Amino acid sequence: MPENLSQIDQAKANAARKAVEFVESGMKVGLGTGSTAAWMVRRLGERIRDEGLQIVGVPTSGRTAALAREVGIRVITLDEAKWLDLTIDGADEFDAEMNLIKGGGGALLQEKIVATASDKMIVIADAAKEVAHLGAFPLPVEVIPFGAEVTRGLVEELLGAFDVMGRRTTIRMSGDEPFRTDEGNLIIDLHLGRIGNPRQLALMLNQVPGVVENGLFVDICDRIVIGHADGRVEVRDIHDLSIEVSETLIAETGNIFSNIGD
Ligand SMILES: O=C(CO)[C@H](O)[C@H](O)COP(=O)(O)O
Repeated sequence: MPENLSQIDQAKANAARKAVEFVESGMKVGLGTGSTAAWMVRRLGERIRDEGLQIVGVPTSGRTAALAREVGIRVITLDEAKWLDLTIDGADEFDAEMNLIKGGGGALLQEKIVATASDKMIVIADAAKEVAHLGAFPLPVEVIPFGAEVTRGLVEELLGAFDVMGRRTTIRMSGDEPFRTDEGNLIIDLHLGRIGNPRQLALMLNQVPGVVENGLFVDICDRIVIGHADGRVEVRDIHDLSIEVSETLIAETGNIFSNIGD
């Protein structure tokens, strides 16, 4: 690891290193996107080189695919893998119930598909990403380019019915051009400030025609590995949440897809 990293990069790298300890030979691994996920991909590369770890990886973006190949990970598509043992990915925000906002890097669609098609999702993050309520980070919503302004209007109308603090929306830009996802779609960022009910909002956003997916991950993450500025790394499991929360989660949804790959 380079020596003069900022505290935050050190925390991200430590979290990634710890999470990679949960990877075993023979696993099919979903590879997230972003700066924290890049540490994880590089660490997997080291284990392949130094320990002969044998895995295949399913990347969640073109950027991650390129890095994975560079460090020696055998890359396959999700359809070739069919189902994954584990996905490790970063997040923009997480709360005490392991709900997430993702998509700061614009890869939320592939990230949600890959994480949902995995037995387990481990999130790696620096401690600054933990929040009491999601929403300070703008919530990304991926929309198809056709009628994007109309879709945006419908999303704004929908927000009127929700317990959120702000309702401003912006189309994400890359220089002078709208940002394009790997799928050629656009991203609308929702500046909500505070999201009262992430589960409901996630479901309703996807009902708007033109919306492909939103960056709220609810009941998908199983474990969070948190890198702290003082060098500590904390591992939290969904099973360690209070009984009340665990029972609510299981009763309401569980992972309804979890048996597909069996
Ligand atoms: O969701 C993501 C990309 O779409 C990233 O995981 C998220 O933006 C966190 O990025 P970073 O690790 O660089 O802070």
